[in-house]
Amino acid sequence: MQHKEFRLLVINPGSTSTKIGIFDNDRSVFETTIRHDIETISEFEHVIDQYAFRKKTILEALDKEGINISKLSAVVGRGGLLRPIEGGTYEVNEEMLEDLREGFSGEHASNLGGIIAHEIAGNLNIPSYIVDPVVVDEMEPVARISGVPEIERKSIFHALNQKAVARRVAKSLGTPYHELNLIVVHMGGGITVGVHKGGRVIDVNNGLHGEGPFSPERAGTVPAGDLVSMCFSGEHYAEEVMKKLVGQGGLVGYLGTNDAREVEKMIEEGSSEAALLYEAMAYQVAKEIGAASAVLYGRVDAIILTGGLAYGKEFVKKITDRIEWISDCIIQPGENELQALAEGGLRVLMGEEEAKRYPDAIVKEQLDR
Ligand SMILES: Nc1ncnc2c1ncn2[C@@H]1O[C@H](COP(=O)(O)OP(=O)(O)O)[C@@H](O)[C@H]1O
Ligand SMILES: CCCC(=O)OP(=O)(O)O
Repeated sequence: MQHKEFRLLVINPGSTSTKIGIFDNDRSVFETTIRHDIETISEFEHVIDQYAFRKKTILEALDKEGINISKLSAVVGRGGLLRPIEGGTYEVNEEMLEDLREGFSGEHASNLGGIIAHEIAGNLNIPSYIVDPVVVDEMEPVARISGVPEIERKSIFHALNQKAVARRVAKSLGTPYHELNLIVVHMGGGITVGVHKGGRVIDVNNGLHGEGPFSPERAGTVPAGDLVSMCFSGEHYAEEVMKKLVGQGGLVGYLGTNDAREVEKMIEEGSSEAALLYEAMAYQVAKEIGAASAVLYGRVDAIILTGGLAYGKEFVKKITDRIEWISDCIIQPGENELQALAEGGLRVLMGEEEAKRYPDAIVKEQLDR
C-alpha cells in the first residue's frame, strides 16, 4: 500500500534562536538554526513584539533555500505558555491564540510558535498544530507545594525535547520509557531538570520564572528575601525585575552574552570571572540533579544531559564529575525538537491520532483548585 506523503514546516522559537525544518513525512529534508544575539532580542520590550521579526527570518530562510511553501500540508509550532495541559498534539484555535498572545502563564519565545504557525498555515488554508508545549503538567501533588500557601509550584519546562530524548534513550536501552526512572536535563537558553518516573514528569524546576540552576539567560533560584527587598527598594519597576530573572539573568546578567561558546572563549583568553561563572552554572545543574535523584529515592536508571550546552565538553565534564556516582550519564547534545514536532503533526495527518482541542485537556487537578 502506498503511504500518503505530507510536507510539514516545523517552527521552534527558543529564547536564543529560531529553529525551523521541512519534513517529508518523518524525514527531514531541511533544517536550520537562526541564532539571535542578545542585542537584537533586547530591542523588543515583549516577546510578542518579536512576532514580525521572527516570522520574516523564517520566510527569508525558506526563500533562500528555494523552498516553495505552497506545497505544505501543515505547519507545526512549538507550544508556549498556555494553561497547564496534558501532552499531545493540539490544533491551533482562537482560544489558544488568545492565551499565547496574552502569555497566559508568562512570556517565552515558544508563545510565538503557535502564532506564527497559524499565520503561515492560514494563508495557505492548511492546518496548524502545536505539540507537547512547555506547560505540559504531570507533577505529583507533593511536588506542587512551595512553602507559601498562595504560591504553587508550576510545571514549565522543555517538555517536547525531554520527552523525545527520554523515549529515544529508552529505545536504545531496550526498556519501555514508562518502565524507567530517568533524570533528563535540558540545557538551552533555560535549564530544566525533569524527574521522569513511569513515563511522567513528576517533578521539574520551573525553568522560566526563577527556579533551579541559573542558565545562559535566566536567574534560576535566587535568595527570596533579597529579591523581595530589591522589588520594594523603589529602584525598579516590576517588569525590570522580571527581566533580571528571565532574559537578562544568568550569563547575560553577569557577562552580557547568552552564548556559551563566547564564555568559553573568554575563559581561554584568561577571564577568571567567566571561569567562575561557568563553573557555578555547572555546579548548580549538578546540585539540582542531586535533588532530583532524591525524588526517585536514588533509584535512577540514567541521567540524560541534552540541549545546546551539552555540546560543551568541558561544561558537561564539570557536571558529570559531581554526579556520575548517582547513575550512568548519557550525553545527547542539541535537541530533537524539530523531529518531535514533525512526528506529532504527522500522527494527526496520518489519522493515527486525533488532534486535541485546547483548552479541553487542561490538567484536572488545576481545575479542581
Ligand atoms: N558547540 C557548543 N558548545 C558549547 N555551547 C554551545 C554549543 N552550541 C550551542 N551552545 C550553547 O547552547 C545554548 C543554546 O542552546 P539551545 O538548546 O540551542 O537553546 P534554545 O533552544 O533555548 O535557544 C547557547 O548558550 C549556546 O551558546
Ligand atoms: C520555558 C521553558 C522552556 C525553555 O526554557 O526554553 P528555551 O531554553 O528554548 O528558552
